[in-house]
Amino acid sequence: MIEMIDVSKTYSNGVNALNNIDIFIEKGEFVYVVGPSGAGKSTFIRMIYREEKPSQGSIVINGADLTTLKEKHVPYLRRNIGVVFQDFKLLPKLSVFENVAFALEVIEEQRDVLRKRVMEVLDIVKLKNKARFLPDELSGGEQQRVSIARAIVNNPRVVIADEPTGNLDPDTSWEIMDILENINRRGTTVLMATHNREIVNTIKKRVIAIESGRIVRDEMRGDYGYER
Ligand SMILES: Nc1ncnc2c1ncn2[C@@H]1O[C@H](COP(=O)(O)OP(=O)(O)OP(=O)(O)O)[C@@H](O)[C@H]1O
Repeated sequence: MIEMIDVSKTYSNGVNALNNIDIFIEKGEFVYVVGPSGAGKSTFIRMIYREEKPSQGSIVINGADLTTLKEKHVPYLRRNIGVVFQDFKLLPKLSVFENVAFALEVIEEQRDVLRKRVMEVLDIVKLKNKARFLPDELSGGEQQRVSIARAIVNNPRVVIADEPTGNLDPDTSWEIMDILENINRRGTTVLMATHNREIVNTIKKRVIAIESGRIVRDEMRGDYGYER
């Protein structure tokens, strides 16, 4: 499902962000990516949705080899990967409904099909009643829930979240985790980079720890493992 073989990444400024990464993530897994600031977590995540290309090695996602994937096929890859960011990245002038609908790639562009699917995912994130609101009329947690709705609207096989609770208070962070777990229970693979020790130590999942661009630990039901 997600496989990296001997992957390294050196940025054009010479920074060596990842070294010789080998990883295999099965369909339906929930994986935390942890590690100190600057360890390479975001680089690892960005390579999966092809925001960055590896300098060496191969990456296979849902059967597609990203090293040989043609540019024109990147949109197909992205349709199967939903991405959630720490800072939400919503379009400020569009309503909640429109933010989600904007991401929906419908083949039959019937308005009622589109509306039904958008309302379905807004129901999953418990925001049906705020479909007409603008992002700045929502709390941080609600904005993050819109961004999760946007990430899952195309029914992706993988959801990647880079510090999804980074800007949220503890209670709201647990709500976001409930939603990500719910999405995972429906069969979607979830990969989440996080600095949230309490969440990792409470909701036990596979933990991949990265330090100085290398995987130093990969444990099922692992711990966060770093001191504050
Ligand atoms: N676009 C870029 N160009 C050059 N260097 C970069 C780029 N993005 C990240 N880096 C460098 O690569 C290294 C790994 O950064 P990365 O953002 O992957 O770490 P991280 O583990 O996600 O950190 P944090 O927890 O602070 O978000 C760092 O030294 C960083 O400065």
